Amino acid sequence: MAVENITWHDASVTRKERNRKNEHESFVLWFTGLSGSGKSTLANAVSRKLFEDDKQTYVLDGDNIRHGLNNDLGFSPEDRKENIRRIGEVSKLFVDAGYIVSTAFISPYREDRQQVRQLLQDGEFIEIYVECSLETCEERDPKGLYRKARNGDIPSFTGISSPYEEPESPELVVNTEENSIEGAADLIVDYLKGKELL
Ligand SMILES: Nc1ncnc2c1ncn2[C@@H]1O[C@H](COP(=O)(O)OS(=O)(=O)O)[C@@H](OP(=O)(O)O)[C@H]1O
Ligand SMILES: Nc1ncnc2c1ncn2[C@@H]1O[C@H](COP(=O)(O)OP(=O)(O)O)[C@@H](O)[C@H]1O
Repeated sequence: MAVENITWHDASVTRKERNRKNEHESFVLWFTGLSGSGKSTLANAVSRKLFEDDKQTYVLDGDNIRHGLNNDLGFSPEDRKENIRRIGEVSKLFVDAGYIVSTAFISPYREDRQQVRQLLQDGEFIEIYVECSLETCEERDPKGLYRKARNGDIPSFTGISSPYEEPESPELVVNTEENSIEGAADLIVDYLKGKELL
């Protein structure tokens, strides 16, 4: 959509100044994976660790955002695309505000994730594939949604009747069948330390 008659205003406090004050970089940890794979659990576990280490941190979670900002969107491919586009824009604002933002959205389409990556600067988009077999996700079924989907009560359910496109070259893959919650969160924090982002 064309942006006409709108002028960009530079902020009086820059991101660089915020980063310097916070004593850390700001970036996005983009958790992607099937429902029940552990995105939300891990995003929150990592955020807690970062918070306790005095970092500015915030979690954007699929279910919560769909209650508010994106409560006009469903689960068609077009709506999921718009969901991810908006979350990408919100994430970018958080990065500008100096935060390490963790997002927990299925974000099933590669193209949509790629668009968010392109929205951000190099190195600011850290894609974390929360790997977990459909079988295990279905066993966990923390919200009873797989059962409903199998019964035909939820159309276009990811992994059952709607696709999930695995990341081809994510920054990090964390398997939640092979790692405990704590172990997986540690892997992520270690990765960030290794990249000197913390
Ligand atoms: N049809 C269908 N498919 C997948 N998921 C569904 C569906 N209907 C409702 N839910 C619930 O919505 C959560 C996924 O929302 P997201 O915003 O992450 O989805 S997406 O990225 O736009 O695909 C998802 O949350 P998580 O389990 O945390 O992934 C489900 O609880
Ligand atoms: N290693 C693990 N990592 C993350 N979650 C795990 C793990 N093992 C078991 N779980 C459980 O699996 C469920 C994952 O749910 P959730 O974090 O809401 O997933 P998602 O956000 O991907 O839908 C939670 O009930 C969590 O306690």
